[in-house]
Amino acid sequence: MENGVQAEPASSEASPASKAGQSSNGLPQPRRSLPAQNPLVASATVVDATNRTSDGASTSSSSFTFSVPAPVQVAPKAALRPGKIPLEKGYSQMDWLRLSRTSSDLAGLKGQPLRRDISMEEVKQHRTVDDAWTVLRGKVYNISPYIRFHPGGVDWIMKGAGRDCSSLFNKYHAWVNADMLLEKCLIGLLASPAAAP
Ligand code: HEM
Repeated sequence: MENGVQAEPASSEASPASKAGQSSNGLPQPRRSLPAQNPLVASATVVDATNRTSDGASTSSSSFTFSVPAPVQVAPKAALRPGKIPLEKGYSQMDWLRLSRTSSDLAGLKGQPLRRDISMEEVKQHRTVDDAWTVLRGKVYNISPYIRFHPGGVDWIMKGAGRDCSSLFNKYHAWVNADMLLEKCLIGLLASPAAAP
């Protein structure tokens, strides 16, 4: 090789021939002065071959070895960040507004009046996608009908299922008008602590 750079994966073992300084075709091999022990580092040896003899043997002693960091596989930052996700067809915010305008009982009240006695114990019983309640600013909602419409995705809104999501809600989007969006999902009010058993 002329003026070549030989890079090798950090974990690869030199062949027995190259360990002895000879390749299988008998030509001298570049010197490996620094064994690559750190798996995150790839090493390479550069040989200055300007002084080669006619039989290909290098008479130069000007070779050096350097190390460069091997690329580290990191998930793109955007994948770890909360953000809006593409929703399934038919689950846009417009679709939700249409559904909630035309449905009378998304909360599942079945004609019963709004409740005022809901305990946190009861809310905790409803924490699956098909049966999810949440408390937001003292109001208890059945969010199951909304989950697939949530622009932040199912996983995020499910963090609020079966519990008071007010602080999470305010952390990510205090400006969202949940009173309007979830109007038809309202079950009632959380019982005041004094009224709780
Ligand atoms: C319970 C009722 C909830 C409603 C009605 C709701 C509604 C919304 C709406 C309308 C958006 C889009 C905001 C925009 O256009 O910028 C959104 C985005 C989002 N939501 Fe919610 N959400 C709820 C609960 C939650 C909870 C409990 C969490 C977190 C645990 C959450 C996390 C997020 C995130 C991370 C986004 C993406 C924000 C972004 O665009 O960067 N949401 N939600």
